[in-house]
Amino acid sequence: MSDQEYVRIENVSKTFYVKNNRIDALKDINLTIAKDEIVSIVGASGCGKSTLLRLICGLEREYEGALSINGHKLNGPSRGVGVVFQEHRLLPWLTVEQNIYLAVNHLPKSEKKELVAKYLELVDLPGTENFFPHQLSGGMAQRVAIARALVSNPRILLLDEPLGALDALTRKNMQKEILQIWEKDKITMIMVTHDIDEAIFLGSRVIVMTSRPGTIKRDITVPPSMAKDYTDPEFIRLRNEIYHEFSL
Ligand SMILES: Nc1ncnc2c1ncn2[C@@H]1O[C@H](COP(=O)(O)OP(=O)(O)OP(=O)(O)O)[C@@H](O)[C@H]1O
Repeated sequence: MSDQEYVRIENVSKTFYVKNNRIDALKDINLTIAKDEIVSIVGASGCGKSTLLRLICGLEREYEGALSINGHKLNGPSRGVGVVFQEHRLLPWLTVEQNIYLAVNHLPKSEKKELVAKYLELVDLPGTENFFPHQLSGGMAQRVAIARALVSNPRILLLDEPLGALDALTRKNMQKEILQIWEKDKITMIMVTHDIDEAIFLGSRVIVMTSRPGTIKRDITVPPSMAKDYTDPEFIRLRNEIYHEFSL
């Protein structure tokens, strides 16, 4: 196993049966993701993006093919995988600190307190330990959700439309913040998004999927030298190229 093949997905297919209907949610997926890489996944609704994430975090245990992380075959939910969903899923009756504690409940209180402070600092929310979720903006709540996902030091962070519920401006700011978090605390990230700009901005690669059956249509490398600027001509060219994949 090399760091280039940190996540290895080989010939993975996942079929659901609903009454007599067969749904090929994923078919012959082959994908490798390097350690500390950020990969974006885009595709039309129903092309199997969430199913793929559920497989990687071990929630879907029945599938064909082979899936491994760091050379270890996946069999069951993994503590080494953090997940951030579109909704922050913070418990409303617990404070920010208590919500984050839940992810590291087994540790002594002093250690938990230190970790919470460290990760709130990382997501740029120092001093918000005693806030309740309703006292946070949407962007702040999502940053707490990211802190909660990172506090247990996962090997991989899965993000399923993490910014989908935010307004356009907050969303753009959060994209920058996610990159800053990644720069400070390198981690392998796999992100599903419906936003092509976001996919390019955050990803080193953009995986374009098709539906019924869910397959990988394109695996596009974002040139590392490209400016993280939505108005940059190269950025626009790439956006058009990916957009074209959807309209074919
Ligand atoms: N538990 C399930 N039982 C039956 N069919 C399922 C189940 N989960 C997903 N599917 C089907 O598998 C296909 C892929 O679903 P999935 O949720 O992975 O798509 P998606 O790309 O994440 O969609 P969206 O962008 O709308 O969230 C869909 O046709 C869906 O109906």
